[in-house]
Amino acid sequence: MTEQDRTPQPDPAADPQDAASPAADSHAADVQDAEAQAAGPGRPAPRSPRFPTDAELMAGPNALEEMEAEALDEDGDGGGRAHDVEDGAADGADDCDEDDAWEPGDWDSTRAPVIVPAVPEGFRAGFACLVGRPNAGKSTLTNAMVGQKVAITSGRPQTTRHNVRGVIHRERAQLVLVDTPGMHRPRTLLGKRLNDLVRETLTEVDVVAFCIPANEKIGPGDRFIARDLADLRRPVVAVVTKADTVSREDLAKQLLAVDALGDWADIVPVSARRGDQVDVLEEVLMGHLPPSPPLYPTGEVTDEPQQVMIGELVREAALEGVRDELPHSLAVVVDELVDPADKETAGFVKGAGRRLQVRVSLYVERDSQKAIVIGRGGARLKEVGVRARQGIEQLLGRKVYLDLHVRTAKDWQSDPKALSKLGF
Ligand SMILES: Nc1nc2c(ncn2[C@@H]2O[C@H](COP(=O)(O)OP(=O)(O)OP(=O)(O)O)[C@@H](O)[C@H]2O)c(=O)[nH]1
Repeated sequence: MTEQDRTPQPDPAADPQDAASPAADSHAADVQDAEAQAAGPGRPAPRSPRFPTDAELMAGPNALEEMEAEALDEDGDGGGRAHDVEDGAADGADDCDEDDAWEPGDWDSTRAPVIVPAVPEGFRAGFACLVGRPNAGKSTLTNAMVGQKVAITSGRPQTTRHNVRGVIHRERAQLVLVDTPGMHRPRTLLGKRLNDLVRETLTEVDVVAFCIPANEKIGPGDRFIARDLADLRRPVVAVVTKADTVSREDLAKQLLAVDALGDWADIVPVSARRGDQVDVLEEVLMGHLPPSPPLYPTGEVTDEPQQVMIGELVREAALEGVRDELPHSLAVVVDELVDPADKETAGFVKGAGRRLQVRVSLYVERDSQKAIVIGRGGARLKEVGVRARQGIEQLLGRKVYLDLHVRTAKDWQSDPKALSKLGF
């Protein structure tokens, strides 16, 4: 809503006396006389004074506030001026003194400034969420569309554990992509919470992009999600991801299979890795957005807090090369960021020069997993640290000292208390 929408503006085309201006009001008694004369025989008598309705009060500047208290009681009726004047305008407006008649511009001094946002007409903005089973390529596609890394990715399923927003800014539209955790049959409380998060997100966006990999047969996991989407009253675009991994014939077969899976607004094959058709998908999704001014400031590509992104970069580095259950058991918490350049902490920080000191805890579910993450003589953890540090330095644009600790939080994926401590 613009200021203009909120501020009632006088309509220069309308009869000035239609408005309850203070100037007009001071002549209510004259107008009433005029009404009595103009009514004549056989014509309905003028309406008796009454308090103005809400609609009438809202039709001009705050009429009651502007009225002088004594003017209100001048003829003992305690109100009803707005309507008296209105009737007068219909039948005998000329009886008002010329000097006091409303003139366009009379309200200039009380009018709020009109702020017209610099948004082209027809601008569209809104939210699209990417859903699909784990490992379908949602985060990679989000990054490719935004043109910058906003979500971590890995070859391990269920890498994404919270909604990650990436913003695409175009001249005539702004698309906010919401990368969601992979939907799956949950085996833990964490899995259930992640599914619930996706379901809730589905109801809050303007359009849904359902990601199905080109190189995997449509299975129960996809059908499970398709069923959920069928009940959604929102356009759903089916996206066949990883198109670069299959031949043209196999891609055509997958497109047909996806078509048979549900009722889609569109079906778009893409390869995030090669950048194929990413612009087409962007256009299709933007076509489903409502007219709206931009929702995010120009240039902002994500609203992920820096601390969260740092933790995610450490988790991404730690996921590399680990197998079996370990990726699911891994959680990362950024405990502390200490800046030696900050006067408040400068005295307490030892070593590491002027580098930003980042302290991070990696949680696993069992002590045996701790040994795997640390590796022989700490070799693996060192590798994780080097890889994560590079990403963090790139993100922050400054040198970083990264301090990693591995801890055990027994069966945290199924423990409500541990889950909330870890931010789920
Ligand atoms: N060849 C190819 N591989 C891709 C493409 N998109 C994603 N991948 C790979 O597929 C794997 C899973 O990708 P992600 O983007 O992490 O998948 P996701 O759907 O976000 O996974 P979850 O976080 O488990 O929900 C990674 O190894 C990616 O490199 C693509 O267009 N082509």
